[in-house]
Amino acid sequence: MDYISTRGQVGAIGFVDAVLMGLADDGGLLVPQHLPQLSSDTLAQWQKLSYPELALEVFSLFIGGEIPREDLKKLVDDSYGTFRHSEVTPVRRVSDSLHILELFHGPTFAFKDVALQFLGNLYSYISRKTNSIIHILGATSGDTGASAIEGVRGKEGIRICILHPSGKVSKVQELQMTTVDDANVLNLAVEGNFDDCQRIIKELFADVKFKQEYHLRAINSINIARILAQTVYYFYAAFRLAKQGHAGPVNFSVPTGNFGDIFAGYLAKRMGLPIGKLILATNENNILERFVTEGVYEPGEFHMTYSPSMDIQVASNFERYLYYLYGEDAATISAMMASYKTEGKIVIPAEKLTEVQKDFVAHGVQNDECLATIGNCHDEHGYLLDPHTACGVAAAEKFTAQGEATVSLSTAHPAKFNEAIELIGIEQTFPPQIEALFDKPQRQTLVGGSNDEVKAELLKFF
Ligand SMILES: N[C@@H](CCOP(=O)(O)O)C(=O)O
Repeated sequence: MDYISTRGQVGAIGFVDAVLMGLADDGGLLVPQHLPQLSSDTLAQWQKLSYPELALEVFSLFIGGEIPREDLKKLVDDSYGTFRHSEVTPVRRVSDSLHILELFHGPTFAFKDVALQFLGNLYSYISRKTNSIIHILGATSGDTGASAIEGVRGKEGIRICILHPSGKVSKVQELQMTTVDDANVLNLAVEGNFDDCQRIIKELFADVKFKQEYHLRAINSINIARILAQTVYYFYAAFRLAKQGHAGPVNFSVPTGNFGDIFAGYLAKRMGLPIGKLILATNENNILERFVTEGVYEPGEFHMTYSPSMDIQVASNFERYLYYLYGEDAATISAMMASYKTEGKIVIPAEKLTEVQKDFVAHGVQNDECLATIGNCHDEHGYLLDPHTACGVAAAEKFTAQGEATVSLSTAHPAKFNEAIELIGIEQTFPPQIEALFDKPQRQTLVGGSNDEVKAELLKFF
């Protein structure tokens, strides 16, 4: 399997090179040259597989023979062996109409672990095999950072620097990142918001000379390995529902800020998984909702919400979706992204919007609706949602028609977001791993929002 850029200026490269390149060198994003098409026989066989077995099959399609199957199997087993639940990503039937795909059973209690346990091990494997240095640079609105750090902390040949928006992540998210004392970890707290952090790292990656000289690698969902790993749980969840007797397509409701998680579902659908609607759930930072409903992609005013991981205006995977929407036409995408840079917005024509709406519906959940959904679900079913998952459940309630089945992705454990939970008077018991964080010293460096300041810190660290 080869990978190409959405902007057409990167020749076909293999999986390992695509992982190492992260952001495509022409400023676009890497995508598989061809998407595997799965037959109904293959899907039926995959239904019998455990999560790691299924992940091995999906990864094999995208990696080909580049990593020997035995090595890949070990990478997968090591990655999912760290999860606290034997099913890795179980589907919980909370009520007749509410199915929750619990993605928070990994080491940092967020869905990011599903891909980042694997990517951390993969980087370590590549570093050993090729004797190369891996310098990871990432941006987080809270969950990716902790998860990426956990995936590589203490690993030989790897250093990791994570930028987070100072004071704009939850207390537990901050502690998960900044209490790690391994010498290969650097946390930069940026004065600004997540979009500033993401812009800085994207600009540093776009400086190809700097990226190559300092071996900069990506762990955000601009890295195609992240997306591919996240497609697996869509298959797994749809198979669980089929086993429970649900015939026909399944809808997925996906809380998303960067369009990575929902794009993974879109790929699964294009590969042949019978998915009905992809329900895009977001918060008051509703650029993606406005795109799905009006066909206009234009960053708006930034809001701090109870779901801080989705406090994002510029969605880094959106370009990958546009690439498929425009028939994999790299020249068109290149021109669109150039015009977005000068105009600050993208407007698609009516026929394209109709195409978007065949696959997606969207709901931007306001803060009070988010809290009300958590409260209602707790009162009615005794199940505690985190605020991001609550946005997904609120959107699922809005769009699931009679007789349809919707799986809501639960992206994080509620203990990570107690600031919101305690507002509705619910007292939760923290898992011991989270409770223990409050006693540990923190380590982080405060920086302003300029590329030069970040670069200076990187040069000291790498
Ligand atoms: N919500 C994310 C933001 C980064 O997204 P990613 O999927 O591109 O890593 C976070 O929690 O950091």
